[in-house]
Amino acid sequence: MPLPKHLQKPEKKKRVLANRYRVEKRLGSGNFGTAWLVTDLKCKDEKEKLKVLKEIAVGELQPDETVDAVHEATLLRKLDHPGIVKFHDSFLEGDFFCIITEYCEGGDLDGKVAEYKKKKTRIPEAQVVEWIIQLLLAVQYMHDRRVLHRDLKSRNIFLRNNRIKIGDFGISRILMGSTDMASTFVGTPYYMSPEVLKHEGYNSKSDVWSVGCLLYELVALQHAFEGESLMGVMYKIVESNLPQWPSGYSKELKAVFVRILERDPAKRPSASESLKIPFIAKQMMLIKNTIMEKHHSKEHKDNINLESQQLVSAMKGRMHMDALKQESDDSKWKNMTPRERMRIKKMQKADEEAERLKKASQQQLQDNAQRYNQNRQSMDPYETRRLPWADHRPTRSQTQPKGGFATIPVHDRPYTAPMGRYMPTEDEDEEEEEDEEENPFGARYSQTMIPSRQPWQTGTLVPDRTTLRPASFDDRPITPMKNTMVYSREYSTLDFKDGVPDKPELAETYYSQFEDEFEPSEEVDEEADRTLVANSNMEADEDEDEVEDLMNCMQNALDKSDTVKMQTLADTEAGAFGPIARDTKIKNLTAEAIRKLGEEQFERAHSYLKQARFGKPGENQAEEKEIMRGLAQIVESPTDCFLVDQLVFLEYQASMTM
Ligand SMILES: Nc1ncnc2c1ncn2[C@@H]1O[C@H](COP(=O)(O)OP(=O)(O)OP(=O)(O)O)[C@@H](O)[C@H]1O
Repeated sequence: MPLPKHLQKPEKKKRVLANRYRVEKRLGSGNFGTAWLVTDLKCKDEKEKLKVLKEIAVGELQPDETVDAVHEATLLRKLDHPGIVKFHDSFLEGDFFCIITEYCEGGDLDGKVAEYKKKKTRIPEAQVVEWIIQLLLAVQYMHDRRVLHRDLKSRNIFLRNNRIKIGDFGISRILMGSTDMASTFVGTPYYMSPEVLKHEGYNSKSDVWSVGCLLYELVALQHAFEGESLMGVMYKIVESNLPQWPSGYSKELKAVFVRILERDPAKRPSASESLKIPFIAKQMMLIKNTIMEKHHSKEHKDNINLESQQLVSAMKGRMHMDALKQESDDSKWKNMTPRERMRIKKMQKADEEAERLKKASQQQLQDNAQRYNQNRQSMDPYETRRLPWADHRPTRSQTQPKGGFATIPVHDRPYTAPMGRYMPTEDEDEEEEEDEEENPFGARYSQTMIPSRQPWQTGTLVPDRTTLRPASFDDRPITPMKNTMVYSREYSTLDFKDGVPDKPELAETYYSQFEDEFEPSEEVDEEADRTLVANSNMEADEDEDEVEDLMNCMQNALDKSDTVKMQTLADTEAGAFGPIARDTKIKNLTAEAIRKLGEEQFERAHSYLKQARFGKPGENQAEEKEIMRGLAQIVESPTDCFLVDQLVFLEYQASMTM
């Protein structure tokens, strides 16, 4: 049982940044700061409300560097691709540079790989191929815009609706500054290309190398290059053979992997060229076609659903209006929307008109009957007695409709008569014909008065013959009444109720007659507009737009005949690992290593590795083993010193720059 309100712990007030982003929970911390899940209070679209806020301590950031970061962020906001985490906003809040990005509910690829590893199952090849294609498309997009990622790794690749999105684009770039650093060591070494490790500079092909490493990670559920230490990993990347391809994946996919992990960047394909590798291009075509088929069949289904929804809602609307009409007393009238009031008025107007028509035609019938009687009195009594239908009684009363009027043509003149009286069957017709033969007056009647059976007069519904009169009895033309409609068979009396069409679509036509008499007020117009906007918002499916974008990207990649030029100078100049990023990384690495090893062991490992590594570039494997043996003598678990190794390397790079 929940505690009474006064005993409940008061809810902690949530932090709101920039008057707009309410912090919901911490997602985790990385090299550049902390990521938070936030609610965008100003976002109207429910699906987009949740976003990610990255809080990066800027500490000693120089004023001109802050300007650079803001400028960089503005440029990054322009990157718009289904495969790239959308960059929404950036601002300074106290000592923090904050970045707002799209939220990917599927987490990162690192987590996905861990999930499969835990389940001891493989990621299906089709899924791997799909993700790699999406990844290459996104990389191609940014390379075309001369933007490098520089830190592609499974922790930076996110999943939203099971589709790949590259994240942290530019966060490293924002923090890079313009330092011309020979080495461009940014992140985890696992995805670093040989040219970067050999200090030959970072270019667009270095990002492609990282994609190759990611491909391997997806099939093998482990890094392509693993080692006991940073140097071990680096050595494998630069020197050793490619890792063993796991069984269960095609040799075509292996060929793609081998092609991408070409050590020489000049020979390595660009993202655009990778998408052209026949196996990838073929798969891309298949994926595109499948999406298109799904899309089309969904569209088809949606159309059918929409039609039935429209029908149902029209019927519901009709029922609702009927109910309102019946209960429209004063208080309810006040509570109705202007649109409802307008429709009620229209319905009442239409019903009044139907009632007027009914009365008018009844009056006319009475007049006709009167005139007929008067004429009959002046006729030969014998002939009158022989009138064929004078005493005819309907035998199929169940076929009589409830009411309504129809105008039927009699000698090209419309004649209004109550509908749905009984019509004799074929046998009865024959009987009547016999009578007619006996009686020439009856035959004359049949020729002059009874309209021949019209195509729409199927079944037994025809005007009551007893109410018709011989044209010769009264030559006054019967003028069609105003607003009287000549219905086709489709508009049968079965469709009418209380003089108003029962089918919503017929009712619409029926009411439309009175439309002119009811100019909708501005109030009503406004309401109609509001309804439209609300509907269009509901229908806007951002996800579908993304699928379509993705399809277009695939088509473009397939169509693209020119290969992307090698990006060298501009790319290398695009930025290096700047002081802010490096300092933050050093700080975070130190904290993480101390947490893992404890302060004492950390200090020992740090000074040992600094000593062992410094001044000894290009360690070979034997030396590496020696270092590890040395480490084993001073710490409990030498493999845990991997972070310290990274730290030492980073400090060394920093000292080189200075
Ligand atoms: N756009 C996002 N959508 C969903 N989760 C995210 C998003 N961005 C980051 N995260 C999650 O937040 C946590 C911290 O992410 P962050 O990018 O700050 O660090 P990292 O990726 O773990 O490390 P690094 O700094 O090396 O990139 C991670 O668990 C990550 O999966």
